[in-house]
Amino acid sequence: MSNRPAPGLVVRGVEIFPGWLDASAQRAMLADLREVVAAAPLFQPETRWGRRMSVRMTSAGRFGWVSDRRGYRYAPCHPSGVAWPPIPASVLAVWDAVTGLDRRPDCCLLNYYGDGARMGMHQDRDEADFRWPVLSISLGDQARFRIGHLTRGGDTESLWLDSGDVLVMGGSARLVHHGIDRVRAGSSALIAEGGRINLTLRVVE
Ligand SMILES: O=C(O)CCC(=O)C(=O)O
Ligand SMILES: [Fe+2]
Repeated sequence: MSNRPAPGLVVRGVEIFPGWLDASAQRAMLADLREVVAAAPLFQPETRWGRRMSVRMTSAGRFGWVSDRRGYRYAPCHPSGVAWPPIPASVLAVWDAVTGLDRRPDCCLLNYYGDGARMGMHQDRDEADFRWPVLSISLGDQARFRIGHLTRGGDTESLWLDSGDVLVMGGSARLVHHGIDRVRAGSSALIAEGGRINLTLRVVE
């Protein structure tokens, strides 16, 4: 962790790098992500309790995150049975530059937030080793990101994430509770269809 850039902002140990990607880098990454979605279409996961999540998702990498009546887990294939496509080089380059790690992520989870989609407060804890950080990239409409504590409940702090922002949950903040309250529709012109894409890069094994 020696050669790392300094975050623009740190909230409860979560490091935020505002505007890490400029407009042309965002457009190039979006084009790469369209190829990911063409190979591994977005699906709307069901929870163990039979409720549909409001986000649609897919993944790239050796593992993808899936959820269904059996529960949630990392899986080697898309629900259709096809292999997950590789993580685009443009995405890995952000991981390399911001984390400074030699180990690369096994999974790039892609969440698509359309109209009214949100994500409840949770921890990212399906990975084997919490010493590796989770890195998140936001593209498209602005989102209200809420940060809680390592334990459930308590007070929270919220901030708006803009298109091109990068965030790292690592170290003492690796298991902090977090969620997306809402997305501000029409706040970005990046994605022609509207909405927001969030990528999270994870070392799974
Ligand atoms: O959309 C975001 O910014 C957060 C996504 C998230 O927390 C997750 O996929 O685990
Ligand atoms: Fe998360």
